[in-house]
Amino acid sequence: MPDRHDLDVTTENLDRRYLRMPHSERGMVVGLFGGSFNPPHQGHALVAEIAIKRLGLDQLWWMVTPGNPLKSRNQLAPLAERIAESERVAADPRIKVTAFEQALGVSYTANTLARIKARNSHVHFIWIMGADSLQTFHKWQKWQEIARTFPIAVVDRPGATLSYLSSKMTRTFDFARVDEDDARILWRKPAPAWTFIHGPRSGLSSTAIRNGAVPGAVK
Ligand SMILES: Nc1ncnc2c1ncn2[C@@H]1O[C@H](COP(=O)(O)OP(=O)(O)OP(=O)(O)O)[C@@H](O)[C@H]1O
Ligand SMILES: O=C(O)c1ccc[n+]([C@@H]2O[C@H](COP(=O)([O-])O)[C@@H](O)[C@H]2O)c1
Repeated sequence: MPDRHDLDVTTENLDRRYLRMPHSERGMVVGLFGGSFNPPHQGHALVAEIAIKRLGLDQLWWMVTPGNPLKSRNQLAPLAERIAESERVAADPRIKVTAFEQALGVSYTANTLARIKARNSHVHFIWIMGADSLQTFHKWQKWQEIARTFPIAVVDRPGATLSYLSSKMTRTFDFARVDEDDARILWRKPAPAWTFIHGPRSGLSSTAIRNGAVPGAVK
């Protein structure tokens, strides 16, 4: 069932292959990294690389959203542009840049995840997000259902390092925390299960790039 948030997004100039859900093989461990990527930057690439390495991912789906349901679309670049820039930033062949949420007509993550699970019953998925997203995760539609269905990996971000102490999600699912030393076996843990991964960090943000505050960044 489509949800109402994606109706006005144009797919003009968007290669059709980005509208299909990526292919994965039975038994694979696949990270799901959703974002506005408006624009994508090296901070996103760093999160993807950390996730691939620390979680032992076979693939990472870099899911360019038609539009975050909680964000205004005033400054949102066209999907085709965010996809093309994502391809430039995401160099690792295990990363699959996709916009299949647009084709499915969904933008709430709970809906996206239900569709992914229904089509890939023999694949192990992990939801990946930066530590700032953890702070507002409890505002997402059906957030508890998401946490009870998918393991979650949170990657540290400057300014949000302590989010795991204070967020509603981590307080609710305190009992389900997995030590980051065991991140590689997170996929085996029945949800709820989440881990917080520390490592190299990037202070980049799309907002700073859009505001022209990052020297050398195109925008
Ligand atoms: N520098 C970063 N370090 C860690 N995680 C990040 C970083 N930048 C973005 N993320 C994470 O990547 C995902 C997509 O983020 P998004 O596309 O909104 O980028 P952003 O830089 O936060 O954008 P904006 O400034 O427009 O809010 C989110 O889970 C976010 O937490
Ligand atoms: O489902 C929701 O209610 C929801 C609310 C806010 C954000 N999300 C998802 O979170 C991901 C990160 O969004 P963003 O804009 O912070 O890059 C992206 O996949 C969004 O669709 C999802």
